[in-house]
Amino acid sequence: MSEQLLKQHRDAIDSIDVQILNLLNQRAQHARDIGEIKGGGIIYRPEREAQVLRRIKELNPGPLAGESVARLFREVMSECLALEKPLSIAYLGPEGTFTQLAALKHFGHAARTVACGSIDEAFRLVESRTLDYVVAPVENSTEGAIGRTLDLMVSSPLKICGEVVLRIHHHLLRKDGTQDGIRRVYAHAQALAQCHEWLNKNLPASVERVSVASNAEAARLAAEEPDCAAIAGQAAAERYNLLKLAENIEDEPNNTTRFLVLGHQDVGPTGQDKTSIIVSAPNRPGAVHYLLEPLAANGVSMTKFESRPSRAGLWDYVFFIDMEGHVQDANLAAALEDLRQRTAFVKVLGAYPLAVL
Ligand SMILES: O=C(O)C(=O)C[C@]1(C(=O)O)C=C[C@@H](O)C=C1
Repeated sequence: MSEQLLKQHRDAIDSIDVQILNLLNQRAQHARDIGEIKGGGIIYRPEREAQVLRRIKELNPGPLAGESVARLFREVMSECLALEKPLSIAYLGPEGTFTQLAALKHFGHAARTVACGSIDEAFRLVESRTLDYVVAPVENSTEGAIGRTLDLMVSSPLKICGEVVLRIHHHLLRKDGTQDGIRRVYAHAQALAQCHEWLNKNLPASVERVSVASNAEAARLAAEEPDCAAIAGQAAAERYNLLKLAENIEDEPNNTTRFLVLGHQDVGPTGQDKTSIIVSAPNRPGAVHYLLEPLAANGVSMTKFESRPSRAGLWDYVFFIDMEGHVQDANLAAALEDLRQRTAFVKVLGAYPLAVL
């Protein structure tokens, strides 16, 4: 190793760090000035943030990976935004859940994440403007829709202003490092379902599987009960000081959860957007086809279609539809107009940028 060469590179890094530091603070000063122009109005601008992150990925010459530079700029913007006004984000707690991870992935670490006892409570705290935004899981690639989030969106005044996509890895965790003598495994019902095959193969049938409110709650219980284990993610393992008996035990290797970010604002178009709506339909032959005709006729692509029994009538259904594009796009606006002629209930849940990170 050439000491002299090493020193040259380190000197170069020292001088670049000073430049980065100065530029970061210049950037922060602009954000602070923008905050004053906004004058107490809406600070967080999801459309602008998506554009900044996409541009950084496009301009990135390497050798750093596009994802890596986007993550760095995510944190830079998070700190800049916090200078304007720190954001508070409601999520289903306790600390260490995948939803908290999703919130931090989307808003960066300068945001204050607030653990709530239920998804309902998280929605309520944002509806009452006690907190700024809520992050809630909406679908998992293995287990499908998160019914509670969908049901809350039917009547909530909140609007979707973003989405977060998170790869989900589950681990078998315990206070001590052996698989012997486990009496019970705690996990969220979704995690139990996502690791079902693995559990059947690797744990004796006598081990009780107990579903609890969240993965982090499972980890908390396993930390208190030495003869019990938990299925949870890395963050919960760290938070509750548990050891990993087995890693990545999810049955489906591409296990992914999609979360929604909801707040009080409408979000402008970015060119790569999604629009989510709810429509009602009577349970009669051809009803779904009739509802989807306007989308096909106007060239609107559907990315999700999910049905839930309506709370209003015994055999009626509501459909959750995600479409490519923004409500302000001419073809999507025309499709919505047509749809409104065909059914009594159409609710636009929000138009928002596709997840960048
Ligand atoms: O452009 C703005 O409106 C800003 O407030 C600046 C900034 C940024 O740091 O780039 C910060 C927060 C907003 O959510 C979007 C972007």
